[in-house]
Amino acid sequence: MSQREHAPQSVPVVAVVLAAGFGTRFDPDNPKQLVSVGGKPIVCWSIEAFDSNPRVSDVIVVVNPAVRDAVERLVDRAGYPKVRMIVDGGRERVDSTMAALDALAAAGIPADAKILIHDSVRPFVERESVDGCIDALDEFDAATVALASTDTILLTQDRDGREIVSRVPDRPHTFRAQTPQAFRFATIRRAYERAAVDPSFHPTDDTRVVVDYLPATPVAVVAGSESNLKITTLADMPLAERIAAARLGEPTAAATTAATAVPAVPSDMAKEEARARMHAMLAQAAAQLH
Ligand SMILES: Nc1ccn([C@@H]2O[C@H](COP(=O)(O)OP(=O)(O)OP(=O)(O)O)[C@@H](O)[C@H]2O)c(=O)n1
Ligand SMILES: C[C@](O)(CO)[C@H](O)COP(=O)(O)O
Repeated sequence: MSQREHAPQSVPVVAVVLAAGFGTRFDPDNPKQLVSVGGKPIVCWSIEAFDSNPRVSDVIVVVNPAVRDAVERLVDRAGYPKVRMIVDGGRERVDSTMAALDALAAAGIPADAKILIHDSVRPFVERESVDGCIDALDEFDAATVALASTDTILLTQDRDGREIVSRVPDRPHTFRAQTPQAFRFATIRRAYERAAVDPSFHPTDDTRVVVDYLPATPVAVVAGSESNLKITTLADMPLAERIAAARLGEPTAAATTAATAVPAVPSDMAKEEARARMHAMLAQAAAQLH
């Protein structure tokens, strides 16, 4: 189905942009969600990915005290028409999601609203992934963007301080979680209510909350992309700049590299060649830091 053929949504489609993190692995003195990539703050790229999508009805942004004023100014200046609330998050990512869910409940959001929860530090989420989540919720109560793993994944267990491989899942069934992660409001609310009474509750994403606390609820996988990068450390910045340049259509050498290296590998490309190209690109990105 083309973008123009998407059915109109009969329920609110609410994007929750999580920007309340402390960026300790990036630079705690320089909140990464405010850092500019391609001349635009990372949080703005993420807000725009949803604000500009005609199928998304509302956007809420979750912040911490260190970034609130700056995010408010950015939102005011840009005049994003769908940003309804800027709410305070919490200590961990799940606390920030919970704060957003509480704010949505207080606002009287219907149980069947579609909620798309997104890391603000994934600024280049593809339109197809966002639409894929919205569509998946017509069939499932939960869905997550994820990227098929090109590496073999090892599941391990601790044995006397040494990680020991306990299982090697079949690679076609292994994926790297990305965001957005999408849920009917009642589903994610119920999962969080159950999780909240568990003292050992420290998941790093919202899908895990549903998988662990509502095990009978299937979570559908929606195709992600290599460019839906999570900016975690400073080492991610050169690649982020390349992706931004490609998005902005800048005909630079860097953009040309990104345009050929970042999108999904064509199926007829030899796996080894694709891997070598990716390694070369990452090495080049790392070298630029020095
Ligand atoms: N208490 C928190 C923690 C994280 N996040 C958000 O969740 C996403 C997770 O990405 P991550 O790289 O883990 O961000 P930080 O938590 O900021 O990074 P770090 O773990 O290095 O401190 C980010 O958009 C971040 O702003 C949040 O809203 N509230
Ligand atoms: C939600 C997430 O981005 C999916 O890849 C990831 O789990 C966030 O984890 P982090 O520990 O906050 O980096």
